[in-house]
Amino acid sequence: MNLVVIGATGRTGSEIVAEASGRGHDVVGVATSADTVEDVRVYPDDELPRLLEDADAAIDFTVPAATREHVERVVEAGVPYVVGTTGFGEAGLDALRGASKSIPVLKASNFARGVQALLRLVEAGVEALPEYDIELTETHHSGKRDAPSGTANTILDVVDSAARSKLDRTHGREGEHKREKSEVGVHVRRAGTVRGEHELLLAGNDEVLTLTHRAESRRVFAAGAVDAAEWLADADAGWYAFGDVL
Ligand SMILES: NC(=O)C1=CN([C@@H]2O[C@H](COP(=O)(O)OP(=O)(O)OC[C@H]3O[C@@H](n4cnc5c(N)ncnc54)[C@H](OP(=O)(O)O)[C@@H]3O)[C@@H](O)[C@H]2O)C=CC1
Ligand SMILES: O=C(O)C1=N[C@H](C(=O)O)C[C@H](O)C1
Repeated sequence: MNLVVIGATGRTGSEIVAEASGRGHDVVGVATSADTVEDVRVYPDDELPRLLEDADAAIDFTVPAATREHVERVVEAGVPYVVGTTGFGEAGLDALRGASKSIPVLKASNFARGVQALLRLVEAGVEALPEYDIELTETHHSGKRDAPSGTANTILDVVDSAARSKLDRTHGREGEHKREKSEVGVHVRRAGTVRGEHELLLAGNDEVLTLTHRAESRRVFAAGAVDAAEWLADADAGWYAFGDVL
């Protein structure tokens, strides 16, 4: 498969280049300037339209503003598009959903298989313990820009759906403030090289249940993203999730 990896010089993009090359795919990279990663050539992003001409799929792990520009090029080329970038506002998400009317788009906030299992466990835990207080804590490396993480927002959406109400997302706590039953606490930590850890805590009835996922390397995201691209290359236009691949 001919694969364009956008964000190829990044922490995650460089792992995706290594994973896809290791599986025998023909890979080219795109970043803000020319480079080489794992013997794969990386081109500046104004060359993206030319590189997409021969592509079977594109994978984008950059920043929301860049992805919003890339999506237009990818639609023009009619190429299946895997998006791992997180931190979009509603307008960015609308642009991706709009693109999925003409090309296959698979967007996931987390390409680790274990997170798919975590989401099912979160749903089951919240449904089983409806009166319990819920607090979410996520920890990532100090270079991460967006907060809370995309995965944290996905978990919170699952919590709302399982609780059948939109809980008030309370970001950190300070000063005098009694916890309300309608709150879900959201706690963000940025430190060192932590690859990505998410913990949902449910507490009540003199007991505590915690559900935790920890990525131990970025290889797990890279493997999932390449699995998604291989699957999406044969898909019809539409909006897909990582769960569709598994
Ligand atoms: N869904 C998932 O499973 C995961 C998602 N992510 C998300 O992926 C994104 C990237 O994270 P991370 O790898 O840590 O980020 P990095 O900052 O390490 O890498 C960002 C990459 O994007 C490139 N880039 C930035 N702007 C442009 C542009 N306009 N055109 C082309 N390339 C551009 C950078 O190129 P240059 O260096 O040349 O500027 C670099 O290669 C984040 O949103 C993160 O949350 C991360 C891990 C897993
Ligand atoms: O930026 C990261 O590193 C990660 N970002 C994703 C997110 O925002 O959830 C996925 C993973 O946790 C790593």
